[in-house]
Amino acid sequence: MYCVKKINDDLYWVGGSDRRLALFENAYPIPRGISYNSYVMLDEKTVLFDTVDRAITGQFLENVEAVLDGRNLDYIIVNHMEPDHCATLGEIVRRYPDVQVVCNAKTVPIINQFYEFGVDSRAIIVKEGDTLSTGKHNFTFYLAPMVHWPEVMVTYDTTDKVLFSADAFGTFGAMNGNIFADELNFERDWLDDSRRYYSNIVGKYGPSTMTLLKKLATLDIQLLCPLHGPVWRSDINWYVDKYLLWSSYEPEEKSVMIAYGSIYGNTENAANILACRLADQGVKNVVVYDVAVTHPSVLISEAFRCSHLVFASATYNSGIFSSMEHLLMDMKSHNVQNRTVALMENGTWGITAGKKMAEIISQMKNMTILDDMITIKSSVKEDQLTEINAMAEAIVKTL
Ligand SMILES: Cc1cc2nc3c(=O)[nH]c(=O)nc-3n(C[C@H](O)[C@H](O)[C@H](O)COP(=O)(O)O)c2cc1C
Repeated sequence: MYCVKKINDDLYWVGGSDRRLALFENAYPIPRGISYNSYVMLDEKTVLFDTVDRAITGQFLENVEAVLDGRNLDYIIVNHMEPDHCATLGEIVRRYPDVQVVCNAKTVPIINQFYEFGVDSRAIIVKEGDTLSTGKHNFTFYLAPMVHWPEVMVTYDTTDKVLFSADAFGTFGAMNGNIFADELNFERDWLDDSRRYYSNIVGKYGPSTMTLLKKLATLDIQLLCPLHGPVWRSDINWYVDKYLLWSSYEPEEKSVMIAYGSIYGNTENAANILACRLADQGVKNVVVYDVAVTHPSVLISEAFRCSHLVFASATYNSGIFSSMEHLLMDMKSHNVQNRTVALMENGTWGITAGKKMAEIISQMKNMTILDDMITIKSSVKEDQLTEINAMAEAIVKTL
C-alpha cells in the first residue's frame, strides 16, 4: 500500500525510510534510520524530483503510481546521481517510457555509467539559471558542484518558492509521519544527526557549500525540500545559519571536546582531571569521549561544533593509539580546520604519541596547537596537576 504525504496543493512526498540499515554509505552508523525523500508535483505536466535508494524501491514505486493516479510521468528532475537517490531511475524510465530526464551536462555521463538505458535521447540538459515551465510552475536550476558530488544541482520553483536542495540540508534519521521540521523538536532530537550528516557527508566541501548558500541568499525560500530528513516550511533561516557556520568551519559553540585513547586508563584519568579543571574555571558543556568506543563520525561532528579540541593518547607501538590515529586522519580528510587544540601524551618507555599527533594536526588548515603539551609517564603524578591546571587556564584564555 502506498504511503505518501501531501505537502501543498500540488506537491507530494513520495519517499520512504529505512530503519534496518546499519551503516549509511557502508560507513556511518544510523541508529535512527534514514529517509530517502522524493517528491512528485502535479501540474499541467507531472514532475518527479529524484528517486530513492534501492532498499525502498517497492514502497517508492507504489507511492509514485498512487500520486500520479493514472497520469503519465512527464519529467524526472535529477538533482543528484548518487545511488541513494538514483537507484530507481532505471525502473522509472522502464515504467514511464515517455519520461524526459532533466539534468545538467555533468549528470549525463554519470547516468550512462550507472545505467544501460541511454539517457541522451530523453535528456533535457539545463545550465545554471535555465528555466523549465510545467504549466503553473516555473523551475530555475542552480548548479551546486561538490555539494556533495560534481553533478549536484538544486531546483527552485519560483511559483511556490520551493527549493529542492539535493543533499544540502539533509540529515540522518527516518521520517516518523511528521515530515515537517516544525512538527518536531528539531534542535533537541535532530540537530546532532543533522550536524553529523553535514560534517561527515558534505563537510569536506565547505567552500562549495558556501558558494551554494550565496546563490540561495538571493531566493525567497518558503519551503525547503532536501533529499534526506524533514521538510522545512518555517524557521528556514535558523537552519541556513547553521549551514553558514558549518560551511565556513566556524565553531558553533565556544566549548571543549576532549578525546582520549587509553589502554589501561591513565590517559583517561588525565582527560577526566582536565575536564574537571575546565569546569572549575567555568567552562560549561565540556564533553569527553573515548575514541576506541565512539564512532569517528560522532567526533568529527563534535569537532565541527566545538571551538577547542583536546587530544590525549597513549603511545602505541612507537606511534599514536590506533583509534586516535584513525580519528585524526579522518578529521584531516574531512577538512576539519580552524580550531584551537591542546595535546596530552602518555607512554612507558619511549613516548612519541604527542609529536606524531602534532604532525597530523599541523597538516590541517588553520589549527592552533597550544604550547605546553602534557607528557605523562605511565600515570598522572601529584606534581602534574599544576600542568593540567595550566592547560585548563590556557584553554579558557582562548575560549
Ligand atoms: C600494544 C602496546 C604498545 C605499546 N607501545 C608503546 C610504545 O611504543 N612506547 C611507550 O612508551 N609505551 C608503549 N605502550 C605502553 C603504554 O603506552 C603505556 O603503558 C601508557 O602509559 C598507557 O597509558 P594508559 O594507561 O592510558 O593506557 C604500549 C602498550 C601497548 C599495549
